[in-house]
Amino acid sequence: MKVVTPKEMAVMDRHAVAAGTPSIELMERAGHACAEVIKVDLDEKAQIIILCGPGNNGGDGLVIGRSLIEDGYTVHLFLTADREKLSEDSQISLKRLEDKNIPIRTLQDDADLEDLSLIMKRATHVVDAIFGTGLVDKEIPASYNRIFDLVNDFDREKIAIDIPSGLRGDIGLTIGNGIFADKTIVIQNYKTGCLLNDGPDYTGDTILIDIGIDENSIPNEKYYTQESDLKFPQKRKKNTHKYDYGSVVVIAGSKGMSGAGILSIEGALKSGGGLVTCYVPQDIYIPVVARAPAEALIKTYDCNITSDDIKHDRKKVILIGPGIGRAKNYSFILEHLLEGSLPVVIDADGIHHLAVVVDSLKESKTPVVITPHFAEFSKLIDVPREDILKDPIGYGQKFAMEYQVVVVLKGYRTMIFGTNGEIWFNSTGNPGMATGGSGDVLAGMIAGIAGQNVNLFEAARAGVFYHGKAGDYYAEHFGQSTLTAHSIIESLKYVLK
Ligand SMILES: NC(=O)C1=CN([C@@H]2O[C@H](COP(=O)(O)OP(=O)(O)OC[C@H]3O[C@@H](n4cnc5c(N)ncnc54)[C@H](O)[C@@H]3O)[C@@H](O)[C@H]2O)[C@@H](O)CC1
Ligand SMILES: [K+]
Repeated sequence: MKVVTPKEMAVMDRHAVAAGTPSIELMERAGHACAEVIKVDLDEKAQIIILCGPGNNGGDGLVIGRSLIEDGYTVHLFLTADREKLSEDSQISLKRLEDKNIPIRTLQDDADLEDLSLIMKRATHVVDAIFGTGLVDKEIPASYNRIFDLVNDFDREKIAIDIPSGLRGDIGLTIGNGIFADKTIVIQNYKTGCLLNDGPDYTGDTILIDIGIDENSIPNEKYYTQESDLKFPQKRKKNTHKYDYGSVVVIAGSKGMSGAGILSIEGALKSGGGLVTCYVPQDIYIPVVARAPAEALIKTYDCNITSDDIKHDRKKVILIGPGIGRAKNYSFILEHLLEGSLPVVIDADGIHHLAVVVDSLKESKTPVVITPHFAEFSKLIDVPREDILKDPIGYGQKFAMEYQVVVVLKGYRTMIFGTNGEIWFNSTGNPGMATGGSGDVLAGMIAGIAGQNVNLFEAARAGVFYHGKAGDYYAEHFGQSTLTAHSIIESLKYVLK
């Protein structure tokens, strides 16, 4: 399923209209489909306030109102703009309401706002159909901000249509303040703004509705990962042995951070890696051997280790970085590994050291994936974090294509950038997973999956998905507070089958 920017959504809308579906029909479909979702939670005592803005998002709200009223629900409809300012389709929707003698008020002055706030005291639901994907990046008038504040103070169900008002549909940042919805009914496709930055905090739970718009009228570029999209796990042959499933090398750990390698080893083993060898510095060899899973081999290395040293013994993929620290210079090792022919996963402090030799990525012939969070990515590409947040898709895509490296940009909805420009938004995971060691497990999983003859891009998509799904499994059963990196490892067996 594609993820779209508001501009792309507008292109898809126009194509649907050109292909023969009038835009008012699309509005009817959107409004009725939203009403069906809303009705699921309503009982006969429900009182629903619907706030309708000047554009087609407001028009959706008007259709929702008509649908709910026809079904006998108590609805209070408000326009936030003068009738003359409504879009063409909204004017039609308004007329359809008025033809049925359904009253609708306009919020014009303080007295109207006072009325709204009184009705809110007895209402059970507020529907936000003020602004949708047509919100433009300019200051929103103060009168709107007062409405947003009233809605945010409402302590019962707040439902946004398509995207919460005030939230930018492209980058998930607000213009001034915005409406914090409990639930957002997303029309046709996820907008990038639902998934980026503050988007998930404003949208709350999301429910996608289909109004029959074809997503093939825009280029194939951004997708939302579904489990059925993944090419992993693959069915295992019967005539097989452990070297068919991995032989992963993990270069990890340093004094004070010996646990990082262990978490990566476990991530690799629990995602099906057949054999894991962990190279650690001499000074942490004993504690790592004492705590590592019995299935893993632990070796020591020096700073001259190369991909060729590792390659004999049928190794298939190298992970470097978890817990290696910044004290020693790893850039030399990284250069060696990038000159070799084994795929390389670079994580955590490995990315810090990569910054020094970043151009070796361009010369490297071997597949590489890096797994930075935003701060690490900002240092690597030398662009302030705030600038990246305003255009994470652009920066991630540019780097992945220019340096021919798969980029896993970690966040609530991690993005995986392919070297061909493709972007996959992950659909699993929860804030409880923002915990120490979670990234070490993920890096281990990506390497573990890549070792099973899965290409690095696919391994990154699958690793991120199942890492998140394992975290979601734990959170569903035990909550987010006690979730640790080990909870992810332990939950993998329930979600990766
Ligand atoms: N064919 C279509 O285009 C469809 C559109 N749909 C709905 O229409 C929405 C998009 O409709 P529109 O493009 O009309 O846009 P919106 O309804 O999101 O907003 C546009 C209106 O808001 C005003 N506005 C924009 N930015 C502002 C700002 N910063 N401060 C104050 N006012 C501002 C504009 O002047 C305009 O009146 C979608 O989110 C969706 O809900 C659906 O009905 C399905 C079909
Ligand atoms: K809205």
